[in-house]
Amino acid sequence: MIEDLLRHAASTDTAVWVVGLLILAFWLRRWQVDAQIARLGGRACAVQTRLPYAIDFIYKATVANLENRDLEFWDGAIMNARGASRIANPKTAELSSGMSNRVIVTKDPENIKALLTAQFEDYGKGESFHRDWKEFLGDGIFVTDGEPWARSRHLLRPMFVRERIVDITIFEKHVQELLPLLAGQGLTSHAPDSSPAVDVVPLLYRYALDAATDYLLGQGTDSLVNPKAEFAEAFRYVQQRQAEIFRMGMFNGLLSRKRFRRELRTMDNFVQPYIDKVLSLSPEELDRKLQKRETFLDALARFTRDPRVLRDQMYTVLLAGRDTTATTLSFCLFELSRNPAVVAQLRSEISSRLGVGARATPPNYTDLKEMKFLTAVLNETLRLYPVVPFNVRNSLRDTTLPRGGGADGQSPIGVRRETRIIFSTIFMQRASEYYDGPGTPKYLDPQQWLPERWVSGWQPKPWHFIPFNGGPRICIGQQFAMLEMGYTLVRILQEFEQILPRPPGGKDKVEDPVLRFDIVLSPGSELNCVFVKH
Ligand code: HEM
Repeated sequence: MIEDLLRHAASTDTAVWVVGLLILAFWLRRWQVDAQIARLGGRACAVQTRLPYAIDFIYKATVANLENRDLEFWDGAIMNARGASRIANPKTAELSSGMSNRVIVTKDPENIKALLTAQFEDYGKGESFHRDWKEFLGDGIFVTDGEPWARSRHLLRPMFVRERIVDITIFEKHVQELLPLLAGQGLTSHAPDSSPAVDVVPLLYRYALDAATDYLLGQGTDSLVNPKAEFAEAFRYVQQRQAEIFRMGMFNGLLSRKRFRRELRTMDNFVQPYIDKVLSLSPEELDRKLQKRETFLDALARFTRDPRVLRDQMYTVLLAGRDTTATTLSFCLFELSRNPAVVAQLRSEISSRLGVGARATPPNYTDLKEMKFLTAVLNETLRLYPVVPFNVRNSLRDTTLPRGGGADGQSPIGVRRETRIIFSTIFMQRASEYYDGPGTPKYLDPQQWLPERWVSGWQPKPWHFIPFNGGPRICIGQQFAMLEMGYTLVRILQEFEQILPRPPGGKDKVEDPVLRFDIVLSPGSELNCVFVKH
């Protein structure tokens, strides 16, 4: 009996000691981390959480994402952080969880500029990002840092030089398939005396996929003609699952990869024969082919004969180039439908240079470069709806960010290695403080889509408009994207005189588009338009 009591007392003592030591170790580690950060710089305002590991914050962020309230949520996180009320216009906050995890959120152009240029070597995608994306994109440009990234950039740069992108006739075939679908071909459920409304989003996604695969392989997926195309469906699923894997962070091992891998095999089976074919050509045969008509794959095969590298880089370019242009064009057409005066002005620019209707000629590279109002319309869309509204970097070593620390939020922030930084272009590009205010002669509401701001003397300050990012890692396909989107818009407006907005299903009036935040920004609601010919 006494022995039992003694044993019990001893085991209770041990348990108390173990718990006590664990708590001590936790606080010592916390203290060590705090000291490391203090040595490097200050701290930003702290986002308030109640539960360990910021579980409550992660839960609320996930719900906000599912309800498409990301903008409101992240803005609130910064504005309501502890200490933010003391700062004139808080732009940066931080979230600590566990012993040492820390995430910094910023919309400050000074910090974004440092991340992307001045301190480029200190920040990258990070090892965990590479690990999460490896099955899909391998060691492609999008997911690597340092030397492997530089090698990819060097390999891909020649694919996007002027001489290679100047021939834009590749888009014409796909535009010709798109135009009748915009006019409502194949739709039966509309009143016979009115033009049918079409949701432009799925059509532009299919258009951009067909154009991208044609450009890459010389063979489009033809998903405009056949919406159930196997590759298109596999690519859709792989992207969706990849976004989920990314969002789940350290818990992503819980997600099944079975279908993900099956669909990846479907994609590989589609692409592999093209890779085999190009690799079967001798360098001389390849050169002869390049003199006739070359695809992206042909050109890339001149620089590498490694089938895995060819596959990884092609998937990367497909991922980087497809949804981005499809999304931008979708928002752009929808905004045009709500702004008939802009349609008239753009059509007038197109008409005087290239004609409209039956006598229209397709634009060439120089036309697209020189059409100022067309560029204004695209820039305004990228300003209000930047395709990568939130982006992520990880610190690759102990370093700093220039602003957001200290009581006034103006001092540098200390950043330990492996700290995640979320930076937002959408907040920055929409912030009223960077525009002429109400009451001034040049006032144009920054929350509204108004392309005339770009042709009325307004210029964004450096680093205040960066839809393609900036610095060494700036979008390598920027020029190509602007040409593709410009060509598509011109051809659509040569065909149709008017675009009219229609409410999404279940609504009785046209509203602002719902913004869906996944890997890239996309419309979270139907964008219905009626395309009217002359
Ligand atoms: C509206 C169209 C587009 C937008 C707004 C856009 C935007 C961006 C942004 C913001 C990045 C930086 C991502 C990061 O570093 O985290 C990026 C990278 C990239 N983009 Fe684009 N992009 C567009 C179209 C395209 C097209 C059409 C292509 C190719 C055909 C392309 C190829 C790439 C590649 C390969 C990268 C990785 C560059 C690197 O890491 O060095 N993009 N893009």
